Amino acid sequence: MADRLAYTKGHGTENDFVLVPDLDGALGLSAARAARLADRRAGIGGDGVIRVVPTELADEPAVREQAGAARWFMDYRNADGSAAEMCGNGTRVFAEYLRREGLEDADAFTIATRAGAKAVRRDGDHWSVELGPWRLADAPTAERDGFDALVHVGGGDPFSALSVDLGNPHTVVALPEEVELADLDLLEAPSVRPEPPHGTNVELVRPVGPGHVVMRVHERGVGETRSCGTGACAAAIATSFWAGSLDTGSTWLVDVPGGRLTVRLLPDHGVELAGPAVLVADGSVPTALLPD
Ligand SMILES: N[C@@H](CCC[C@H](N)C(=O)O)C(=O)O
Repeated sequence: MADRLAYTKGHGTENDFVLVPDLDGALGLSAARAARLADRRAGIGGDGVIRVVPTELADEPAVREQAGAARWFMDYRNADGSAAEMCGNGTRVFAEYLRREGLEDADAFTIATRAGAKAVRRDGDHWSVELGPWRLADAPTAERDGFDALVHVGGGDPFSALSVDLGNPHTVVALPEEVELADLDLLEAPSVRPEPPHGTNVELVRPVGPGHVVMRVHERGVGETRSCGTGACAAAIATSFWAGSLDTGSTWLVDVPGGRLTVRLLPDHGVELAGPAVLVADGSVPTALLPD
């Protein structure tokens, strides 16, 4: 085994990741090792860890099936080491890394993820990614009532919410007018009822103008983060749904603490996320400091 583990640190609207190249699939990545790399004190620090591995060498058969469409698999782990199906901001940072390293040389290509193959496209210093199809997790209830969940944040009164599936789970809260977004306490995970079987990411959303929302997010497996790409898509979808106009072609600006994302609703439950991707540092860690 090598003495040192190479990594690259990157972020998308300050949702930050440790990328670990595993170009021959020999490294693997245990949950304990991912959690240590993401640790902001004892490790490198990040909201997530992304292993860069050839799709044909992925552990999961459903991922290996994408090998015909996508050469590289984004093996995404949350900061607590748990595997997640999808990370919207992560896809852009992953794409930027593949380009910089010469692992892909086109401006548009497809990457493999646990939520299926996703098309990415470079546009200057931004990347866009098609993250659909999305679906309402409890469509019959949502279509009847507009909401399908209740969310308690910091012990206050519950807020009505809508569950949106983007490959990974989201619960979007429609904040009442009198509640200040900045005042909400997201140190503890919001409690969601009915309890989602595999946990959820919770978005707190406030419209600020036509096609424009601000959002804070508590991510499953992480805590409050400064951005969440799939969360931004869920916020745009839920806000459109509540307004009664899931217009395809409509564009949403989603402001998060770490910057601004753009979301476009597409036909057939498609949704496109666009935003920056920045690679900030390269380095290596002695493997002796990392759990196996
Ligand atoms: N930050 C990501 C989402 C990462 C995964 C999430 N915490 C989960 O467990 O589903 C994004 O940009 O989408």
